[in-house]
Amino acid sequence: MRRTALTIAGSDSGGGAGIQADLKTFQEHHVFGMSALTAVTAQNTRGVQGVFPVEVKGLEEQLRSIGDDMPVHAVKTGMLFDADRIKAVVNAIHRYEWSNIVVDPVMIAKGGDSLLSESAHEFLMKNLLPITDVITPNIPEAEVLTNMTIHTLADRKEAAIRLHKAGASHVVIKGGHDDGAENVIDLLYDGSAFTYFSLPRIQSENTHGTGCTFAAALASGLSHGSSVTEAVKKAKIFVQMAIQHTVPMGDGHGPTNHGAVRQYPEEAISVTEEVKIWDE
Ligand SMILES: Nc1ncnc2c1ncn2[C@@H]1O[C@H](COP(=O)(O)OP(=O)(O)OP(=O)(O)O)[C@@H](O)[C@H]1O
Ligand SMILES: Cc1ncc(CO)c(N)n1
Repeated sequence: MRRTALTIAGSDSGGGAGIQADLKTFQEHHVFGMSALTAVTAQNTRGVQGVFPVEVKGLEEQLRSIGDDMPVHAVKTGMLFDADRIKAVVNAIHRYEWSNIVVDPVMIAKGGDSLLSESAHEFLMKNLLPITDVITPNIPEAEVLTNMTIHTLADRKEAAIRLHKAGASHVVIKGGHDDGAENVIDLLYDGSAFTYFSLPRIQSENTHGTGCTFAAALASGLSHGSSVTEAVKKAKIFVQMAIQHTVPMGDGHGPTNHGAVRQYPEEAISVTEEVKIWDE
């Protein structure tokens, strides 16, 4: 059967992040993509000009339409907007017994605009985390969710332990915000071992939507039946290639190139050889 994945996220009119990034990424992984919108954003490379939530009933109906009729092999959540919409998502996951749940706890867009109300943080921790297979916060998101500051890799390990204790089976704390570091290291914790995935940092302004792209690539891997470790590795390579071959556009943070692995297959092989992975 054709593998499928569902993104539950916001729309980015600029096409670099949100459901647009997710669907492009699913397609590149030969996964049939479906979507349930939580909100519409008016957005471009300069920032977010407006946020228009989809009414809760509208989100519930989208989830019902999909769940009643179509197979879902993986779910990726992005911008969830508030606690009411998270509740609709949690109910659907329970109702349809969906598995391979990847939660990208999107809070703030690159330009600083809020994509999740503050009052929803606790609800997410209490209700969504316990049914999450992989949560993929960036460093600021991990700080908010764990109520700690993160400077070092040891801090990141502590944050990962806290998020695992709160219920997520696997935690990936991404290193994109670890500015200045020569390599970008993503840290995976499965409750017993820490695995590090490292690739050289690419100096680029065009990193809009890297987090969405990473989580959607990871969900695609799980949809195909890969282990979490294998799916994280492939997602890291996919994003590296997407940033490397970004198509500059707009005045601000431009989008990445979701087709880069397909367009430059030989380079993808050498990036695969370049990834440094170690356990602790
Ligand atoms: N400059 C970079 N060079 C190489 N890899 C990067 C770079 N920036 C981010 N990444 C990779 O991209 C993925 C997303 O990381 P990041 O920490 O930027 O997420 P994010 O902040 O959630 O992204 P966004 O909010 O822009 O969608 C990770 O796998 C990270 O390793
Ligand atoms: C809709 C949407 N989701 C997620 C992000 C985070 O990159 C964004 N900028 N916009």
